[in-house]
Amino acid sequence: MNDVSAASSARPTPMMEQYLEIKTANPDSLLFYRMGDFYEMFFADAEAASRALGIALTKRGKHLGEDIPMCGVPVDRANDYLQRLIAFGFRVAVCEQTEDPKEAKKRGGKSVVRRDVVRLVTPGTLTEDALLEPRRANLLAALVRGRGASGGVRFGLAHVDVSTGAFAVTEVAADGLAPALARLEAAEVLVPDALVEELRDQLAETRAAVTPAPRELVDPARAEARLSAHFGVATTDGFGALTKPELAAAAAIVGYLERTQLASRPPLSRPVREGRGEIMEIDAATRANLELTRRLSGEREGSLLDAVDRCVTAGGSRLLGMRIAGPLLRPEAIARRHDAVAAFVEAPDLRRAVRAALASAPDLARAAQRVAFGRGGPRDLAAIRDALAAAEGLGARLAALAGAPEEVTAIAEALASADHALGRELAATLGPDLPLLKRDGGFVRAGSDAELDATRALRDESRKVIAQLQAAYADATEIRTLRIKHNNVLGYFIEAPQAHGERLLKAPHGETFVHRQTMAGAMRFTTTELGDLERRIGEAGDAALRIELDTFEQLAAHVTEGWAGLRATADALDALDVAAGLAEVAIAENHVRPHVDDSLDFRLEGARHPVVEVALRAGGKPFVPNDVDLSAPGAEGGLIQLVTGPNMGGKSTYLRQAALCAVLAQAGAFVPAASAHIGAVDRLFSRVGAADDLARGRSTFMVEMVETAAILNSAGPRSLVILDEIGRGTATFDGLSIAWATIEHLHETNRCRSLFATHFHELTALARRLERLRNATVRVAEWKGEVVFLHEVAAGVADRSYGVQVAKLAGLPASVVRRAKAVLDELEAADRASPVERIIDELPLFAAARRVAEEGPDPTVEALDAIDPDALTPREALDALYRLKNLRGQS
Ligand SMILES: Nc1ncnc2c1ncn2[C@@H]1O[C@H](COP(=O)(O)OP(=O)(O)OP(=O)(O)O)[C@@H](O)[C@H]1O
Repeated sequence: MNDVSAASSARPTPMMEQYLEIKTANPDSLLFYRMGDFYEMFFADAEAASRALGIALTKRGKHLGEDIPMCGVPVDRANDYLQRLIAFGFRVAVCEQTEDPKEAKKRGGKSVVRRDVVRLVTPGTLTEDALLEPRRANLLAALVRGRGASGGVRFGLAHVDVSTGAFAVTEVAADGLAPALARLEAAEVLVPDALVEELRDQLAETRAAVTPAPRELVDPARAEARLSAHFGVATTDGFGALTKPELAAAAAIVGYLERTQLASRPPLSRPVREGRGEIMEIDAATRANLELTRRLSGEREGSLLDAVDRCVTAGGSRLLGMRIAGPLLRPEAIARRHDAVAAFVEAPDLRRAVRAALASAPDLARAAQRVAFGRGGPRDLAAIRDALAAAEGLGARLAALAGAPEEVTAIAEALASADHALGRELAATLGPDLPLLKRDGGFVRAGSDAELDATRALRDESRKVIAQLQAAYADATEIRTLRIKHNNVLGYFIEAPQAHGERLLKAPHGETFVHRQTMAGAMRFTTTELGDLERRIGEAGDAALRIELDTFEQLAAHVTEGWAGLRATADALDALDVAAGLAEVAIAENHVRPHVDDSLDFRLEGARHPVVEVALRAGGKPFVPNDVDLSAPGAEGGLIQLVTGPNMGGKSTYLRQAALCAVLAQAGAFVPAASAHIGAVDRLFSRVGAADDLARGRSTFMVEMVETAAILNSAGPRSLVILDEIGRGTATFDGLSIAWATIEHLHETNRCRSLFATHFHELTALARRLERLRNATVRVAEWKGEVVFLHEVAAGVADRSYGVQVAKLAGLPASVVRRAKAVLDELEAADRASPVERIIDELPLFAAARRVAEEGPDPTVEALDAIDPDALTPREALDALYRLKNLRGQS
């Protein structure tokens, strides 16, 4: 902000001086500067905020001879404005008055009230419900680069949901960073200053706001001390064996929260270590293409998550979202989740009862977090009370269950050991009608505190006395319309119509009634008696509020003490909601329990697309189920299914449903199929549909090639690859050649289970050469010259694409359709002398790929790739050089 720096030589008012000083210390944030009932913004902040929020820009005083632009938002509506500013990508520093203005006055007439920034509001540090989506976790992530045990580059990646306190860390290799970030969908990522430029591409794939972190924040040397201090432990050994990059990333989060949440610290769980290699790797493009947790257009509705989310609590939906975003790999862990879902599928009464009880449990995790964070209100306490009551009932119900599976038993135990004493204390203390803010009072139940009851009686008594006084004055003055009223300026006052009021100024009333104000048509007075009464009412009211606030603090202290236990209860409620919700959707949508193991099988019978099926049903149309079998016939690798068929036949749907079934199965859900056997997929890749990325200067075809390159370079034997119409974005022969070479590479090098849809019918000839390639086609029927899509996938080859028929269906002018048909006939006649048949027989099979597959990668190149020159000491660099020379000598 230039105005601020230029201001240092000027002589601003003392208040402006204070503002400029605070603003200079927070240059990256809009400064919400508290003045009375408003947060005011000045200079460039005011201009930016007024534009973003559509609020009036005004002026206040002058600075360097120029008007100071200003705009403000009322404190009680600040959350609405904050939410919009954060969505626009701003950070906001909230600056409060830290003393009573009366104190400032005591220091002298010109003294400015002390103010300080109490909190930096950033996308990753929100806790208020008004600022958050209830059913989506709001993560702050931090990454730190380091080296793993074997010397290669590793990234420590930590993430926390400040709104619940859930804190986790993991470590990923350099090529795992982008998929890991894509999985987290963090709202904000802390990235070391020095890496922001280098990681630009990986970071661009996340939707997160990138916050550059200074070196001091990500310094591994300070990590241990910072974490130990935060958690009040002597060493972090108790957190499990965290690696250096993991420690550094976790410490960066803690350090950042200390910097941004100045007035209070959010409680955090100890960082849980997410097992490396335990989560299916899915890159950002694949997530977006498959619309796992949101549509390409951004909304949740219409995504896979939305289709299977029958959770009745926000916490359950958040957990399900994380599970869909990060499916598991280990069959035993997956089976545990399936067992829990199965338990609720098999017990409909229990499922209904559990879901009904959960529906009355509010968002325990977020409410407890706000209270422990010092940002809670009476309604948060009530949420904790209600959630604990639900937990108690559910715990008892589940404990009575005989032969429950492991996950359900663990949930039952967690619920049984919930803090029921706290629940009862809250129930006994909180009243029925709760204000949003504790300062409004009235939330402590009558009868729970004798002193409070007595003080309230006094206050209410005084109110009765006011009514009596009004009657007495009306009698004495014979003014029937005399009233005792109250406003914030005068406090209590007596009001009489103008005509009668004049009488009160004179004897005999003039002695009693002291004139205060003359209004249009009315006069206002006070009396000594009324003044005394007012003081008594005020004192009783203040005293009652003080007692209520003390009670609140006491309850909040109990919540803080029991925070870890409340989190465990919340986790159990979430897991229960997910299991019962998935059972509900399994019954309603006819999903089946999949069998997931360590094989390389992939066999779905009667599989459906969970989103398209629901959409078709809404239009009264049935979905045609199809089988998929990509199981590896031997140790050589998985099958490639090459799907041809007409436009609109259902190829994309078929490809996607296979991928979605794998995601659902490994996330722990049942799948939309008649039966499913899936050898755990470790990486899922899809290149589906076309989208250009003009913001990053990539054309549609370029995006397609970049994504295909990523797949061919990284898919391994356990991967599942979905490729839809590769090569369609360029000239026919270029496209066909690329698709051809891609299939050969998948077959010979990646050897993974793959589905490949194409309109290049020439490719089907490859089945003669590639033993693990199978042709399949989506069937159509022709009826009275019209094409009828059967949506059935069967072994075989499509003879044509019916593109012209689909164009006709789409309403292309008849003349264009006729002409297209004529051109097509010509082209097809010319194509009969197609060179493809000859190529199939004569072109040597993808020789390079085969060699690499047989020999394995070059060890020298691998060793070279593992070296990170910036992270080596001179001594290590020399050693590395010798190692490379050695390897070269061996090869
Ligand atoms: N199994 C099915 N059962 C019923 N309807 C289906 C099925 N599969 C697809 N459809 C319907 O057909 C439409 C087109 O499907 P899809 O986009 O998968 O076709 P496509 O073969 O990939 O087409 P194109 O080659 O033009 O991209 C879908 O929107 C859906 O309404």
